[in-house]
Amino acid sequence: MASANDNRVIIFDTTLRDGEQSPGASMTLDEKLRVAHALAELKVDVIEAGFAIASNGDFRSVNEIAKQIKGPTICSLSRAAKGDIERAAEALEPAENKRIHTFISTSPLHMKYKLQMEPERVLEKVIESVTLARKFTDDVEWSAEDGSRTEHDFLCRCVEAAIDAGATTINIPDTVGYTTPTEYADLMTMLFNRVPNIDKAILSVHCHNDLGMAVSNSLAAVHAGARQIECTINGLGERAGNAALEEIIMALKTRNDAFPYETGIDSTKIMNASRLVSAVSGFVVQPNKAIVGANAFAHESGIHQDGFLKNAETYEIMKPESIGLNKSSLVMGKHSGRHAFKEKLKELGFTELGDNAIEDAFARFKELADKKKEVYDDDIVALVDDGMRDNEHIKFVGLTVTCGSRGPQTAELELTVDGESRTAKTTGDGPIDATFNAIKEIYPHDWRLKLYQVHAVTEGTDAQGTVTVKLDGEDRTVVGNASDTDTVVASCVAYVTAVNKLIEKSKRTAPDAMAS
Ligand SMILES: CC(=O)SCCNC(=O)CCNC(=O)[C@H](O)C(C)(C)COP(=O)(O)OP(=O)(O)OC[C@H]1O[C@@H](n2cnc3c(N)ncnc32)[C@H](O)[C@@H]1OP(=O)(O)O
Ligand SMILES: CC(C)C(=O)C(=O)O
Repeated sequence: MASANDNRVIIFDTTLRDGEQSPGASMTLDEKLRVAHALAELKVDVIEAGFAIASNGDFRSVNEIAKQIKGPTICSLSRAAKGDIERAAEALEPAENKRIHTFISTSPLHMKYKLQMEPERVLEKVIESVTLARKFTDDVEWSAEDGSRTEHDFLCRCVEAAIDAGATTINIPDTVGYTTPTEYADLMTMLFNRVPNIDKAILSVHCHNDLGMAVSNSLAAVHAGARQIECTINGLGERAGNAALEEIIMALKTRNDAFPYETGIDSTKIMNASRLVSAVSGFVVQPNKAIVGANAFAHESGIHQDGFLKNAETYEIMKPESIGLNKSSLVMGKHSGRHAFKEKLKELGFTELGDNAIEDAFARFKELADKKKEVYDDDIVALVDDGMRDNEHIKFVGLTVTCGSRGPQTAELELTVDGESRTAKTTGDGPIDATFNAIKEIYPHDWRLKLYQVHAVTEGTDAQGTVTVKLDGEDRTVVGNASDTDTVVASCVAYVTAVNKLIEKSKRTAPDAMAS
């Protein structure tokens, strides 16, 4: 067992218990098992698999995890109640290593209003619950719910009694996310100084994020001697959540000079666990979330991109590989500069462009970036292809569509093909299909539509729609983009643009093979 003198910090993951308490984050048995496997791969020390008494479903999840997951200790939560503890013990029975986690509130507010118990009765409950739990396992954790708002004298008495009754881990939760780093560290120091048998247990912390200080509070407590941190993937948990496991681990790893502690975690499995928890809980990770947010390793500003390309450490304090990401990303947008643009062109296979072509494409890229939030790779391919286009064979003249639920959807289209006006009136499965059929009637071809995508560029009902059309030619795929407040017109022009590119390509490679 680690002691306060060791540098090893135990990572107790409670994604499947406190994390699941987030309104709307309930997980099925199968989902919990997948998360438990991911946590085992991450090499957490303890998995709090649920609250066995809560429901038959929770019992089954704890029980299945206890059967299937090897490596971490499996834990179930229980109130200071006989039925809870016995149910937890039953669910945990098949586990290789099992822990019963029993808790009761110790703060004046919780004891008076919630439990409606006198402090002396609470103290008796502490002793009874830990004693009973020890009948089922040597590994018993006791928590003082609302510990950070508990009177110190009473907290010391409860902690001492819990250890005497056999608790091997003592957890002091900041249940409502109220404490501060200094105050919480002082609380740990106070316990080390005043509880005579404190060296017989590991001191643990469980911090909520109501004031955004869960990770800082946890780390401050470790500085003061706590050696177990309770945390969750993506910071999932009651209200504003718990301390985020990924933030704790990467803080310990990246700033090991400031936090000279070790864990058993394989940080390269963080991204995998984060994506899985997000998918099964339905809680999307905010893009700017530390460590696992989509932007945590992405750069859009030209000055940052330039620095990053010269030396990644200029703007990255961690390597993406250290959390299991392949690489950082350069996001192209209106803040990007020429260095990043050239790098992107290289990545997209445009290796032979001259300086003028690059400058020209960069100017058009900036124009587009002013209209769109993000410029995708396909947009850049289209920009460069546009610049290489020397002749527009087909030009858009006008379009009328009828659509709605009542009649056939039709398109009446006029295009010019090499200067000559041509019209078609066609039907289709919706106005877009009818329009594309009209283009095919005016300019027959076998090229296949590979992608059709509409992006709203601006907000509101008069939003500009940008349409991307990808057409597969015989030996080349081209992209056509167009914007218009009328999405059907934008679709038509985007398709015509792609057709023009394929005509131009086929003309360059085999002038006689052109469709007419
Ligand atoms: C800080 C935390 O995260 S604590 C964990 C919170 N998680 C959960 O509550 C999720 C699972 N909970 C549940 O499924 C249910 O609340 C159950 C099954 C535990 C209990 O359900 P019910 O019997 O219907 O009681 P209910 O939830 O309405 O009320 C809780 C009761 O437990 C008592 N209680 C609360 N904590 C404790 C405790 N640690 N030890 C003993 N009793 C407790 C309350 O005082 C209340 O008792 P009362 O019925 O005599 O007034
Ligand atoms: C039961 C305890 C550990 C808890 O979840 C809390 O106090 O937040």
